[in-house]
Amino acid sequence: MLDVSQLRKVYGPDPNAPPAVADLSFTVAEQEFVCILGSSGCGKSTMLRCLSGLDSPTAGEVRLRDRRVTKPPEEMAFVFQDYSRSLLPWMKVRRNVSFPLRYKGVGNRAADDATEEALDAVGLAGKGDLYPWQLSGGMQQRVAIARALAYKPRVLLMDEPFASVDAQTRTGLEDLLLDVWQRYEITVLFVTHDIDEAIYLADRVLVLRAPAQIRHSTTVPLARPRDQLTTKQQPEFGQLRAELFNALDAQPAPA
Ligand SMILES: Nc1ncnc2c1ncn2[C@@H]1O[C@H](COP(=O)(O)OP(=O)(O)OP(=O)(O)O)[C@@H](O)[C@H]1O
Repeated sequence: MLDVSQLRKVYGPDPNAPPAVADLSFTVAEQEFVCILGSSGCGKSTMLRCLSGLDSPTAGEVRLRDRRVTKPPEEMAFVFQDYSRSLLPWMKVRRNVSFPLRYKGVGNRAADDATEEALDAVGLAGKGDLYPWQLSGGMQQRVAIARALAYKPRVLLMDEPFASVDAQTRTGLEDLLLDVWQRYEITVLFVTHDIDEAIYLADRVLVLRAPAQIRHSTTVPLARPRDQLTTKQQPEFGQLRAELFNALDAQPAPA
């Protein structure tokens, strides 16, 4: 459903400058959960911005359901790491979740229903009248996820969405995400620095090297539903951790 072909991104006016993304190709299937691992600065965020249509590639193309992506597609939503910058502090939680729906042209009644359903899905039913700053960091990130879900995307792009929350909140958000991914039947592309998180969530893990190119790809054979304790105790989990650690460790540090 998502086809990335020979994607290349060079920042600035000089096309011969070192690329942030170079000749990157991969595909993501309908309802697949793909995690992307890669060292800092290897071009993961640049890649996501090109995939989302927020930035344009220097060469190559991205196709979503066989249509070339040239601007943010309506069926795509994003969740970024820094919820404090993605939520609007002067809007109550309910408005924060619903305002993209108004832009999409969804009627008031349908937008209200979608907002309440999404808040409920992330365990924030009844919190709609609070402001983001009245919530904990993990709850704010759940508001950002609710906003993406209310939008009813076919594809969800996530850029280190749980990096700024504590470990316990993080595992809760991982399980929440797996639950809504299955319930809403969406396709997820999830960037993380955390090997265990990638294995726990994904159907497939891609390891990038700088400039963003696929260094390693592995399918995760672990059964679903996954469980934070038993899944991580399986021998296959440990084997995958070693395999991915080696794939990441073998990379030269970015210049
Ligand atoms: N707007 C920009 N203008 C110029 N160069 C940029 C810009 N954004 C990113 N870069 C450069 O592109 C390269 C890739 O950056 P990018 O943020 O995509 O990496 P990343 O893998 O997401 O990093 P991290 O894991 O640290 O968030 C880096 O060398 C970075 O300095």
